[in-house]
Amino acid sequence: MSFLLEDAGLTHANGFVALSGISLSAAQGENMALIGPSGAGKTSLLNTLGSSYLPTAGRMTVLQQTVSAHTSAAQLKALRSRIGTVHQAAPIPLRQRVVTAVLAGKLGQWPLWKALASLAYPQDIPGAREALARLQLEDKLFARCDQLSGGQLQRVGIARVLYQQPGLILADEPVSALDPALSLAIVQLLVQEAAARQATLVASLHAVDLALSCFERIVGIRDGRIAFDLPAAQVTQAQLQALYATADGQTQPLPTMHNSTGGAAHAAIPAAAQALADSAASAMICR
Ligand SMILES: Nc1ncnc2c1ncn2[C@@H]1O[C@H](COP(=O)(O)OP(=O)(O)OP(=O)(O)O)[C@@H](O)[C@H]1O
Repeated sequence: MSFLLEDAGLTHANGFVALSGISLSAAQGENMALIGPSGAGKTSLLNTLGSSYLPTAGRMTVLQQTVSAHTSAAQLKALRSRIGTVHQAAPIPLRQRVVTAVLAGKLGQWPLWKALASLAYPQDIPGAREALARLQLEDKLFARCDQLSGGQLQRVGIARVLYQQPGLILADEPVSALDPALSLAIVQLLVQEAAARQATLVASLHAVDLALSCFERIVGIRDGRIAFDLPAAQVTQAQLQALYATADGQTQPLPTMHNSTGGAAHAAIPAAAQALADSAASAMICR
């Protein structure tokens, strides 16, 4: 078992209930996409799994570590070093060199002397170069992060996780800054990387077609709850429409790779993209 949440909930300090009644588990090596409208709770769920937020209700075990308010700081630190997180906006100091940003993936695994030394002089340049090459960013190895585009910076964040080789990869809108072709290629890379190393992959995605195409399992989140949890091929158009319906029940176009703009996109869907989202057969294009 990679993780197990039992009736878990998350209430923020201001009293807002972001998650409730979440029961979800994954076997080691499974991949799943979290989909749902903006504000549904996808990031909250990823942050909880990553133990940045501790569940305020229910029980949670991640990589054999029980996580609760009683878990010690040392245990949480050790757990976090085994989890790789891809953020929507990579939390990378902009003045840092790309090579240092990638090597930071292993800071939590290296002894303190090596981690400190690597900040002054990169300790594994070949390793960083190899990770960047997989994202077509090899030429940026010694560039400063503030010289990169938003999409390139997002790929540096992914290279960091590839370099880290964690047992659990949590990706929060990992391709939000990328064009559709690159989005597909990068999500494909993450899925293949996870499969090759038997790592578990949980990714939140706005583009429903990308989620259905690339992931074995789809978890629909709405209003902080799980609306459905199904193999990709079993998700129906009706379930998707209900997931993204407005508060007064109006259906609207599904967000896809071609119209997704960070969650607020509901422009007309190109016919081909809608066909992808509609078709269970689309579940094979990524594999
Ligand atoms: N630190 C916080 N304090 C209070 N409320 C929060 C906090 N973080 C998130 N929320 C609220 O929790 C809800 C879920 O937010 P979350 O970021 O998990 O949604 P999401 O599904 O990831 O949205 P998006 O697709 O727009 O990124 C939102 O209503 C948000 O305003």
